[in-house]
Amino acid sequence: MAVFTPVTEDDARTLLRRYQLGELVALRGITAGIENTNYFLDTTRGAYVLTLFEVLTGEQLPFYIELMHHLAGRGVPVPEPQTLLDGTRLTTLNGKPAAIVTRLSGGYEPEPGPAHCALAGQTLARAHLAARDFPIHQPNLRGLDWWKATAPALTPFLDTSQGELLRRTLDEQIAFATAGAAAKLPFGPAHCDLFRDNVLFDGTFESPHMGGFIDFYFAGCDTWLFDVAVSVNDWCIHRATGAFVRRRLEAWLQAYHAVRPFTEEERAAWPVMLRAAALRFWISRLYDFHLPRPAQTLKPHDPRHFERILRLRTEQPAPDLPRP
Ligand SMILES: Nc1ncnc2c1ncn2[C@@H]1O[C@H](COP(=O)(O)OP(=O)(O)OP(=O)(O)O)[C@@H](O)[C@H]1O
Ligand SMILES: N[C@@H](CCO)C(=O)O
Repeated sequence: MAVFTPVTEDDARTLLRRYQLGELVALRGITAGIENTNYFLDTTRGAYVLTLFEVLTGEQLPFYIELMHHLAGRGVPVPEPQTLLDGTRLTTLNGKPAAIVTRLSGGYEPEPGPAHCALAGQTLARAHLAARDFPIHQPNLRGLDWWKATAPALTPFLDTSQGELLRRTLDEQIAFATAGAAAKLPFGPAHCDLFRDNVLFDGTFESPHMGGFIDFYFAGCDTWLFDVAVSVNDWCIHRATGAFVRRRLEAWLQAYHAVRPFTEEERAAWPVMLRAAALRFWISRLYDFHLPRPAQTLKPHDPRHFERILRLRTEQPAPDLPRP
């Protein structure tokens, strides 16, 4: 369960004195998630989520918290970080950096249909555009530099074919990043982890409403196309095989394109970017599986899922991005 650092009701009462959020009503640990400690925190003023950051540092966190603040202020549905009496939006609790954000309504959809995909795509495009003037720059900390630094530690755990796939894909990404085409792609703050479990929906299955995006703690400045590729590699696939489900993929991409049209450069980069997005999660899952951090007691995600997706994105032609 994702409570690495316990918080008592007394801790929460003391914490709430630093905010104007009323009195504690209820505090409940959240079992989902593998990165942070999360609690549902109900007060006399509203419903919130308390997060204690287990890995991210005080230097890295303002990017995520202020990005959510920026997006919420522009009407993008994301948790809104709450401001302390001292005017900041980050504090510490039990030795960990901590923040309180609004609790969004709804739940995630494990088997999304085209309507869910369209809402997710449309909202991601709105988020990209809304973040264009966000003033803080922080790279995607799980980007190419991290892949390069992490790959050598993984090779002892890979067989020959896996090692070859990792090396070949990484070489392709390094060549792409240095060739200059990457610099022409639209770029800015990106979520970088917009899997289906990070989007909440209200309404019914047939007629869903967007609740909002959560879990911005892998966000960073990156190409918007990478963000799209990460998303569709999760939203628009048959889970068992990783193959795209056409109706979902078309709904997702068309809805994004209707808000923020894809460029010619993005069309050309799409196959490489789908592989980049698969590689990113293959590497992080291999890392968590074989080299878990000491306090991590959770079942890690299956790395073979993203190995399958990467092989498919390497062997099969990529579906086209929508045209104007
Ligand atoms: N602002 C929010 N509003 C509503 N529910 C939330 C909110 N933040 C988190 N949750 C709930 O808590 C769960 C865990 O949160 P989150 O995904 O941010 O955790 P994490 O440890 O960072 O996870 P991950 O493993 O996805 O990186 C979510 O699946 C969701 O149910
Ligand atoms: N979305 C990531 C987990 C980190 O949020 C994965 O499925 O590997």
